[in-house]
Amino acid sequence: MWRRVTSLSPVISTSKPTSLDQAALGFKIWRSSFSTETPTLVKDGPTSFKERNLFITFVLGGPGSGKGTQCQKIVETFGFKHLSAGELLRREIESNSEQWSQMLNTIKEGRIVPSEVTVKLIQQEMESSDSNKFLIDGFPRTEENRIAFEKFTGLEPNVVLFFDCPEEEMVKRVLNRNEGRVDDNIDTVKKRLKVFEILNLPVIDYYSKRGKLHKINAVGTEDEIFEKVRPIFSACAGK
Ligand SMILES: Nc1ncnc2c1ncn2[C@@H]1O[C@H](COP(=O)(O)OP(=O)(O)O)[C@@H](O)[C@H]1O
Ligand SMILES: O=c1ccn([C@@H]2O[C@H](COP(=O)(O)OP(=O)(O)O)[C@@H](O)[C@H]2O)c(=O)[nH]1
Ligand SMILES: [Mg+2]
Repeated sequence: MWRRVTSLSPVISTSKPTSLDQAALGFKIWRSSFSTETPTLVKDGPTSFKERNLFITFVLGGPGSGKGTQCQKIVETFGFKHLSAGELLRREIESNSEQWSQMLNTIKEGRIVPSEVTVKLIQQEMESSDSNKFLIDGFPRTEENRIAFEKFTGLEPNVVLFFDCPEEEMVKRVLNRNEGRVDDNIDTVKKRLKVFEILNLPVIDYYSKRGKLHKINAVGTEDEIFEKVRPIFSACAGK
């Protein structure tokens, strides 16, 4: 629906907008001005998530387990929109948003930012994207995150990936990451691993019990690991 309205916009934008065009620009009733079919009410603002028939994948795993790396391969191969919750938060911090100092300290301590902050950022990205397939990377990190996402978006994930990696391998990768992050140091990564174990594993357990979890051994080369990821989405693509 939303795409069809915008596909009409060249017609609207080339002629001097009449009151009917104004209404169409408001995306209230648009079809009656162009065809005899019954008018379709198009809601103001983005089509609701429910009507967009989205495909949601959560990508979970400890710090350095390879979530971002594998997300890039999934994007290149299957065309998802990649939303890294951590990247969205870092972008907010760089933009000096009013909560930035609070969030910066939370991240420096390896703790989890309040759910409504993260869910709002993810929701905004989904609303403004014309993709219907999302890889939500590094979220939800807690049961509270999970519940907040479902409450605010009305959505549940179709697939949950869990990259299972030994702690010593995760520490090694994070310390070699060289992205200049405030939380990629030995003290913070130890805290993040503790947070992962206490708060994120229950989320992984929740989705495992609901048959949505794909646990992938995250040791090996990036390509070897992706070859274990590929069949998951090839199967979905066929649907
Ligand atoms: N299979 C792998 N083997 C070795 N290093 C890896 C592998 N996958 C990712 N890395 C590297 O480890 C670091 C963490 O990977 P990343 O994808 O950022 O993990 P996460 O998003 O889970 O923290 C990056 O420097 C990345 O290049
Ligand atoms: O939903 C989220 C995702 C990330 N973070 C914070 O952002 C940091 C970095 O997250 P990211 O996923 O980028 O780290 P990675 O696992 O990729 O190293 C985490 O340690 C948390 O402090 C958060 O609070 N909520
Ligand atoms: Mg990451």
